[in-house]
Amino acid sequence: MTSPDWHAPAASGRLDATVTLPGSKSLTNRYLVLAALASDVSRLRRPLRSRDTELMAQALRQLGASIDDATSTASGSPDWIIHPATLRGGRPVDCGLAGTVMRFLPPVAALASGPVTFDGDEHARVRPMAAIIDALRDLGVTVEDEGRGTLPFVVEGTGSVRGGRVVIDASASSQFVSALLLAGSLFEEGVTVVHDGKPLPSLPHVEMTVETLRDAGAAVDDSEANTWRVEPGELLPLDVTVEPDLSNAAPFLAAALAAGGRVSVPDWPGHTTQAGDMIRDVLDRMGAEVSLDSRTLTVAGDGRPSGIDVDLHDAAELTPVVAAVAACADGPSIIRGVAHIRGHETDRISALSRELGGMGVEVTELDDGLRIDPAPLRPSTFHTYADHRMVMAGAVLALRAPGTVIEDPATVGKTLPRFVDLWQGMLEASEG
Ligand SMILES: O=C(O)C1=C[C@@H](OP(=O)(O)O)[C@@H](O)[C@H](O)C1
Ligand SMILES: C=C(OP(=O)(O)O)C(=O)O
Repeated sequence: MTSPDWHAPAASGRLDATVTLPGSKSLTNRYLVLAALASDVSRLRRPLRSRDTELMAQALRQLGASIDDATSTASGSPDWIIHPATLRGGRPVDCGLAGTVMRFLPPVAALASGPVTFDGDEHARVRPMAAIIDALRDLGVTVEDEGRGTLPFVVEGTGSVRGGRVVIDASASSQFVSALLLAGSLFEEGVTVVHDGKPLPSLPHVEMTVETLRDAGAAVDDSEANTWRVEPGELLPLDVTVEPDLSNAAPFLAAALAAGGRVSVPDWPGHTTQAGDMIRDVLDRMGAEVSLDSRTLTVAGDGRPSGIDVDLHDAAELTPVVAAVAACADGPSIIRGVAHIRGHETDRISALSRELGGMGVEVTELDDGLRIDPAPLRPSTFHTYADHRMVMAGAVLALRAPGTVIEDPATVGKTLPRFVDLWQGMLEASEG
């Protein structure tokens, strides 16, 4: 079932707003997994509450953990208290469309006693999974997938995993590496993951996995390129505050450049492994003034972005928003290094090409990205393909194309259920 169309607002003047973003999806879901595997109770402060993180919490409950709300003093949203328990099988896991759930949890399920069935949305059933299924088999786990290499499948948990060295091709998603590392310290021999294939995408996300594992006391060796070693040992409980989601900040910051004006995002982390941090550099190169002052990031622009030739291999999830800004630019742009986003929530290269094309922009699909030749934008019905970041990209474009209608805006709830409210709030504050 899809949600009613959204008549996304056009900018009526310069933007002038401060937007506070909820927590990072990638951090929230890593902390949830580590907390469910830890030796004692953990507390997650300011976790993201969205479809992907609720699915992760629910899946971990299915595997035996208790995850409850606790009143937070510091933020509007409740903290999460995670009580680990002996992992049990027998109950299915719904992955929705969350890459982090479908990739991170099969190795956890292998540690449970009993079979665990994994399935998800229709769009999830075509996302690449073979690398993790094959890796688990190499590590001694039985997985029944009827030869599909995709969802649905059953992990036959036996309560323990031998572990050891495994060679995988993770060029379709960095999440395959992260998945094996997150559970690896509870494998009898720990785990050594070797990536062998085309360059690994979204590398900061693997660095995030390594850093969060170390926060939980794991011994991780990442000193050699494309090889990661997690020693066997217990994971310690966590008490952590989740950073704001910087990839979800991207459309708001991009708006300042695309429409002209200023947008600030508070609580920008001084040190982060979030790939979304790269939006600062990208918008700067597209002509924005970017400043970080007392942990508030401000982007100011004149509504005339410059074209860019950019490799987003490390921060592929920024592609839809960067493509939207590029469509408003004063010259052509090329986005490279993102071949694997054809396997994200939807085939993002083809979806962007079709939807930007529908607004009059000339788009050429490349093997590993997009070439974008801007033209005056005309309003359209912007289709979103169950992809939260297509909603965000459409909203940026609508600023410059009065009359744009965004189809199924609620799909943005995958990572930012309050997106439409925050977006309208940004425009209302600017009129202010
Ligand atoms: O581990 C993670 O939290 C993520 C890794 C990346 O996946 P890919 O490596 O498949 O791009 C990223 O795009 C995704 O949004 C989140
Ligand atoms: C690729 C993304 O998500 P997932 O975690 O489902 O892979 C994304 O958020 O852009």
